[in-house]
Amino acid sequence: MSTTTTITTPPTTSKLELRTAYGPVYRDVLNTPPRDCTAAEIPIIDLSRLYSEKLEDRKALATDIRAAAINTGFFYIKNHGIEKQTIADAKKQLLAFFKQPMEDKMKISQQFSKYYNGYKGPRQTFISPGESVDVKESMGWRYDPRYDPDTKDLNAIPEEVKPWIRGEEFVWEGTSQLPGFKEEVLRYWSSCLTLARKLVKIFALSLNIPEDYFDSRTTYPGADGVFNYYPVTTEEEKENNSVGLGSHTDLQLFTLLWQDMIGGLQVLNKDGQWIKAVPVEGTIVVNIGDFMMRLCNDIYKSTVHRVYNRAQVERVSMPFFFGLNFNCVEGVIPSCASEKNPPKYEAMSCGDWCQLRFKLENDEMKKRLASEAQAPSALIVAA
Ligand SMILES: O=C(O)CCC(=O)C(=O)O
Ligand SMILES: [Fe+2]
Repeated sequence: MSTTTTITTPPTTSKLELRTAYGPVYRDVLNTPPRDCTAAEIPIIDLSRLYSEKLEDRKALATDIRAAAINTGFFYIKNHGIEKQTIADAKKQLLAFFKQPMEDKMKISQQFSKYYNGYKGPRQTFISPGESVDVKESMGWRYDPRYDPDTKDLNAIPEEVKPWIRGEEFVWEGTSQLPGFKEEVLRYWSSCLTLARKLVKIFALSLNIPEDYFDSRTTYPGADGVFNYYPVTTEEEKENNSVGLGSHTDLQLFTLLWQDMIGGLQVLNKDGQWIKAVPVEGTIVVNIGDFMMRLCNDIYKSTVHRVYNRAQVERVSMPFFFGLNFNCVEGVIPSCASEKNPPKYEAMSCGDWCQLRFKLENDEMKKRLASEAQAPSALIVAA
């Protein structure tokens, strides 16, 4: 009689380098191909309870959100309250914008912006140092109290907030050729803002702090709208394993990410396995950002994600990044620290935090473009 022993070798891993404001950090990633997520990894959470009068309903929702935020840091929300039509109109405007000739898109080029508003062309960003440049195009607009749906007396904006207001009008001026653009895009943005202000209360409950803890901290919040356009990947880009958007974490408290039904979003789970956040009709993806992770002393995860469009068609997404008032200096929330788990982070303003990384990404891209520009002449010298 013979016996056979099966030797199973554990899957190998690679190091993934991530760019952070404090220098590079590394994550171990399994060299196994991405697979679809399970319902336990990225759950679908019903937000109807967000609108309930009963505190216990809102607390039950907070419990579900806490579990998801601790586990993968990603979840889908359904019954979120943003009208289908509002989303459809925004998507229509997104396509109208990106389908314009390049010279029209360049009217709102980010190079005209003081604060990272406007259009960035394909292969003009480079979010992940170990991956390709980002193939996507994007256009973004930032918080402007004039468009905030919560009634505001513009004359009452506190002096310390003013330098942190990041909205710039050239984005709307340079898109005025597109009928309904400003109105429909801002309708979508304001719906996201209203939803985010409700959701942040549930996050407060989930952290065992008063439900209104973030209210005064989100009166002039980080509220960045972005449209992403991922063209069909060319054969050459496929061979080079080009990413639509490289591996990164988001910066603020959380992101409301509407994605179309094409697929391509991948999330790095706890085990270092890439999982696909498969599109679910009628839902919005929510993911935790770095600033939330800081406030929570790492209890909640700001999870690494990236996008590969390998479909035969274009893909689009509309993230909305929500954070505290940019002037708001905030350290670890006391309920998230203890003697056993002392605060890991210094207090810092959400604005400084974002600024540091935006600048870093921009500088790295400039360096890369400069070295690419030098390469041919270097070759000639060598010849
Ligand atoms: O397009 C997506 O699904 C993700 C976009 C994203 O992660 C981002 O813009 O930060
Ligand atoms: Fe992201």
